[in-house]
Amino acid sequence: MLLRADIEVAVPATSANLGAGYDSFGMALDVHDTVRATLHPEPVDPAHCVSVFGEGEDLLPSSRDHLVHRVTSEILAGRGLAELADRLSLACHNVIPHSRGMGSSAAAVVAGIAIADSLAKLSGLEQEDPARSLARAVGYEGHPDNAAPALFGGVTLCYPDGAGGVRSASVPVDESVRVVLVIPPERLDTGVARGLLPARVAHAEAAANSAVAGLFVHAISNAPDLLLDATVDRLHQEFRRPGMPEALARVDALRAAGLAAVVSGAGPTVAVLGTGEDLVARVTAVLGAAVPGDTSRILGTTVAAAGVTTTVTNVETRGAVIG
Ligand SMILES: Nc1ncnc2c1ncn2[C@@H]1O[C@H](COP(=O)(O)OP(=O)(O)O)[C@@H](O)[C@H]1O
Ligand SMILES: N[C@@H](CCOP(=O)(O)O)C(=O)O
Repeated sequence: MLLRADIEVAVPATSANLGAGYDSFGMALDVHDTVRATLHPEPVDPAHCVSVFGEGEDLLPSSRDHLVHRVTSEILAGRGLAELADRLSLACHNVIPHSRGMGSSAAAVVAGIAIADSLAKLSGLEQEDPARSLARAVGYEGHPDNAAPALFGGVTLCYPDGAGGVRSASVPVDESVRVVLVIPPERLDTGVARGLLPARVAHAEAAANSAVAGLFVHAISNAPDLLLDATVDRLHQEFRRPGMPEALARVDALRAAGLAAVVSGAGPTVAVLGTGEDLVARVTAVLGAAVPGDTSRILGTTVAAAGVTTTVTNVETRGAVIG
């Protein structure tokens, strides 16, 4: 019987859509939330089994209602290991801002999946395959374009499997590509931003969008100089302008200056894709001139090659320490 274990997971923030890849393209970023899960020998207090530090510490529940605990518990129960969830406490160190379009909810779901998978493996069950993990994540989070890069890292492209599910493929990334995030203080709930989208778009717009989406795969992999042309979206950003006019004003100003700026996920963070050591300085200069008094945080980062990582220590099984 598994008595004790410490499991640490680190999950990247993600930027979904990336311009023309609405609900399909996503990118893992070098900004990570970490969760330390401790399996105790005895049940823990279900009302106080989660500690949160950083983002959301005043708002998120400390009970088993916390998203990470809930996902872990439900998966464990489904795999016949509900008893482990009763003995699990979590310490969440959150860096990814919430409701800013950086995939915080997907990161929480993926953390829960990774913890459950690790506990199942320590209990002698098979580790789930990546496609199953993606299906689980999409079941909770709904957005494959955040879930896939959080699980697998890099740049991913999600597509329907023809049977109501989704598959993902990884896209190589040119090593010179950098990312600058412009993170405003205001939040926008993803559900609200989705509510602004129309039920239909014109065929010609959809056709142009597919052409640009195809170009994006080439640009991010081999030709970063084409990223400005390769990030023209026709499916979501403009429709969402009323919900985040300041974010779209930043996109407009940056694009007018030749920078490949897009709304990150459902916004209101703006992601700028480009190359060069001076990318942060260029973004700062454009926004300083175009949007005086802007209090957004400007963060330079890179594409995270890895998705969620898991480290297991202090495992004790029937009194024997095995790792
Ligand atoms: N690390 C976390 N732990 C628990 N819940 C989280 C965490 N991150 C996000 N959430 C939940 O997800 C909500 C944000 O989801 P959403 O509006 O989709 O924004 P995002 O674009 O950041 O994913 C938060 O208000 C919170 O309820
Ligand atoms: N494709 C989704 C992505 C939502 O990402 P989030 O990080 O804002 O939750 C959408 O654009 O609605």
